[in-house]
Amino acid sequence: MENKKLFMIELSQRGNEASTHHWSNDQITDIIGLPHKFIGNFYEAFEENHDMPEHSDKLPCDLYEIPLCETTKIINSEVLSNLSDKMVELMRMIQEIFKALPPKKEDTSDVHNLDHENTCVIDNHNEIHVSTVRHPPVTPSDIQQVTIIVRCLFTTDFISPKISNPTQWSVTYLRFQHHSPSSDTHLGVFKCFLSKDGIVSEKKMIDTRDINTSPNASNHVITLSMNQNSREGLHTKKIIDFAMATYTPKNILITGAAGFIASHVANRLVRNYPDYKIVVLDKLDYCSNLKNLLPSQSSRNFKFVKGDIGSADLVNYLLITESIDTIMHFAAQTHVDNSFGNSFEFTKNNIYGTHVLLEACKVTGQIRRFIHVSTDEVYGETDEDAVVGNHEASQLLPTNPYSATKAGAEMLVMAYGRSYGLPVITTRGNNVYGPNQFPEKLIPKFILLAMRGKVLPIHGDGTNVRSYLYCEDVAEAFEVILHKGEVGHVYNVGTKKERRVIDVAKDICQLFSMDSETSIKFVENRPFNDQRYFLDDQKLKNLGWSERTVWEDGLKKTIEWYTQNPDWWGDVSGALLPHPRMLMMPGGRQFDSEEGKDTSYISSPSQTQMVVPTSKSSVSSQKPALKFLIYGRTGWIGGLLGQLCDKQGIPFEYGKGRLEDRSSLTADIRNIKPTHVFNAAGVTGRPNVDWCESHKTETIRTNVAGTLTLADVCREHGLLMMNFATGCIFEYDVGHPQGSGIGFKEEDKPNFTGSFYSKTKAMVEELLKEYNNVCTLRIRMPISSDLNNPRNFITKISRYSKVVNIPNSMTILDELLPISIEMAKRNLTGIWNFTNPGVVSHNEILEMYKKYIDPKFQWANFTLEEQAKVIVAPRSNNEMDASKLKKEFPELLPIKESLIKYVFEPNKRT
Ligand SMILES: O=c1ccn([C@@H]2O[C@H](COP(=O)(O)OP(=O)(O)O[C@H]3O[C@H](CO)[C@@H](O)[C@H](O)[C@H]3O)[C@@H](O)[C@H]2O)c(=O)[nH]1
Repeated sequence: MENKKLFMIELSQRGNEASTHHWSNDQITDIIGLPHKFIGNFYEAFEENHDMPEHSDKLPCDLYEIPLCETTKIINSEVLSNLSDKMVELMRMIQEIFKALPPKKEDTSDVHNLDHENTCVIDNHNEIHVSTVRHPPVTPSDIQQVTIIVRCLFTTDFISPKISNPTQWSVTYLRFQHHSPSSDTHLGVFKCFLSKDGIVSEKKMIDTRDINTSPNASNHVITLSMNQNSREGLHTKKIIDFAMATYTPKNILITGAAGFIASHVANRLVRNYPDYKIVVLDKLDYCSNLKNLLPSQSSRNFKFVKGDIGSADLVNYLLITESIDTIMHFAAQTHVDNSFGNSFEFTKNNIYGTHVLLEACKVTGQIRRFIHVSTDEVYGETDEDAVVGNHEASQLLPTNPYSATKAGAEMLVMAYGRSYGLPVITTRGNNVYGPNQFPEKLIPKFILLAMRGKVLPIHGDGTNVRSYLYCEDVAEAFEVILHKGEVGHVYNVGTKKERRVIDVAKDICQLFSMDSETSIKFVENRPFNDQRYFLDDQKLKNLGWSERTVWEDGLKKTIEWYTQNPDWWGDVSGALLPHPRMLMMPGGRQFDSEEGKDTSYISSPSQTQMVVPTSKSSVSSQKPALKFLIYGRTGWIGGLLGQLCDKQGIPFEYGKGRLEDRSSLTADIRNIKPTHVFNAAGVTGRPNVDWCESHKTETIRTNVAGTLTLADVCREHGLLMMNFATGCIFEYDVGHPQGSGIGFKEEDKPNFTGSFYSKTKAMVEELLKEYNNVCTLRIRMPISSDLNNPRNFITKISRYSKVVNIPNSMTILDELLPISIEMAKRNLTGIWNFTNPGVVSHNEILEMYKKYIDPKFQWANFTLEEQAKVIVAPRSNNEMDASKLKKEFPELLPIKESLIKYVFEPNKRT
């Protein structure tokens, strides 16, 4: 029990008698959950207010249908003596706030129930006495704090209490009434439903936005009342009127702060506001760098936490332990080029990550500002001839996967503002440049390329227009929005000064004394490239912000910084490619002059050579997003892959080169310009792997030297290689006994080297681990619906005169090959057990064969020892753990179900 046996208000169904009941220690039930529980004597502060039901039509109708409970008090000095320091501190804080409320105003006649003194006393026993607060004169900006106080008193204390005896607990509603001189406006209802297991299942925060935007925002009071169902019937009790105070951030959580923009914001706030605690959360993704936060590192008001916004536990923990009252949410996948590849990463980070943060705000109920950082890209492209910029109320029409996820995140933010009254502000910014930016973005990329004397690759014809703001100006904009931004509002952070990409390139060439004619190359455009973003920037200017840094100065400062810090980002060769991919960063190939002639470049800027249009009007001629290069045309899997691509409309070509001939592979890549390479080539031996025992050098040449060469060439070209490998590198052992259900995992060390084939496959797999551009798919005993194919495991065993009978993991190609394509689209890398979950034995398969295909079919079994006499090399038998694949593709069928669905049902003979 120790520190956990504390809580605040009892809700019981025992009627008025409960009001005088003092709980004993035994009755203080064990509460596990958030650390802060509040004890207070609210009952004595209650005031009967029978006028309230007249507003009942504004309340949800179910309010009156569910039995409500009595509210009472808990004052128990024994319990109080067990209060944690934090609790006492909280109570003192509340007392301070009450004391600080402004004095009674002379003319209060038009405001209800405001004749009580403003008191909140903690007595010698640490008991709290709260009296109704009389209404003070207030200003609109004062309102927020009271909301928080209310949450402090009521909602946070209702979060997840786990109560050991839940049967006494029921449902209650805490209702907020917003009084203004002219009207009573219903603000929000806390519906606290204590379920059987004692968990609060639902609650609703006040919609502070409504208060803020109210035309008569002065002289407002928030009334917290509670609907009660006592023996006398339903009535509403007013608990307290709250007055309002000004919002000042105290403990700010900045997400993504090791990234570019947020690092400037964090460093600025740490420097300018020593009284604010700045907690930064960053997962240190490829484009962030702790060095970006060096200026803050030794400051007392700064704290860095490495972690992912997608982790609800971490976020909840941080909000609570750091008493966060403000969130500035910058963390996101931001690079448009990447989003044309693995857009699921964008959905995961930008939408799901934001959702986790919002939910944490809802649950902890303590956030007074949630500043959500979005982008001008959510508006979609602006017409070239538009003279009026996108206003904050403009429609959102994102055009690329990145901006679509940002728009999606915005919708969630808006919804949490509306549904739960989370005080949200959204910003939509133009392009930003300056020190600390990862060089995948135009300006730092071109600076680094220029520093290395390389060509500057321009997407399309370079007429795309962007508006660039210097990072310090943007940091200042966030400082202004933090302090002056209005809750519920959106702010464009923009400049009217626009620049074509080609002009940016020319300016950089000029500052590096480079000849732009020879230093600029035109390359294929993005699948879609917004022509222009044009913002109406007036609203933020009205808050007093304006751009300070002119382009010429900003660019010079930026070049100076990159020149002085050439190695800030380490090996960024992958990012300097014309169209970088996330998987190539950091690291990747060197972009040298030889590769500068890469086929993705277009040698002259003539419009006719542009593959991709630069405006809305010519969408139809866009470059396909995918193109596969497949090795293994004559093989079974290579052939099936080609058929699948045809079916799915994915452009592909088979490689002409031989795996062990590097230059032929490079030529293939130059000619075909693939987005992904599939390796389904290799020798498996004819009629079976025994062939490899007598053809060892041929096996090494293709399976080892060839596969490694292809991986290396792909890496050099920034390409993902989907490599079909084998799971026949394991055999059952003591840690993974047959029938145990314990399968070999991706990270397990191969333990089967019985055949030369398997031995070399295990070696290659080990070496391929060094290549971060390779996705290894461990196939086992492949099966397809084509029962005539001699490579098909079913065909094989149905033709053998005798078969062993051992359960094994297997791969149903009809189900899994489409998954391999999806994995390529998702740019997945690393090792994957590429089998259906579970095992199936030879006999089980042959039973199915008999049932579905040939009722007369018969077979004979023999033992492994007997089998050994008719084969040259031993075979591997094992169970693979397919849970990693199943997690990525939850619809993946267990082996037996997959066999029936994909193989036997379609071949069923009636
Ligand atoms: O090697 C390159 C890289 C980029 N570009 C072009 O340069 C322009 C700017 O590209 P980039 O620097 O990648 O920025 P945007 O795609 O405009 O997106 C940036 O600016 C947005 C605000 O407009 C933010 O939301 C994004 O997160 C941020 O990446 C685009 O037309 C690109 O096609 C090239 O021509 N060559």
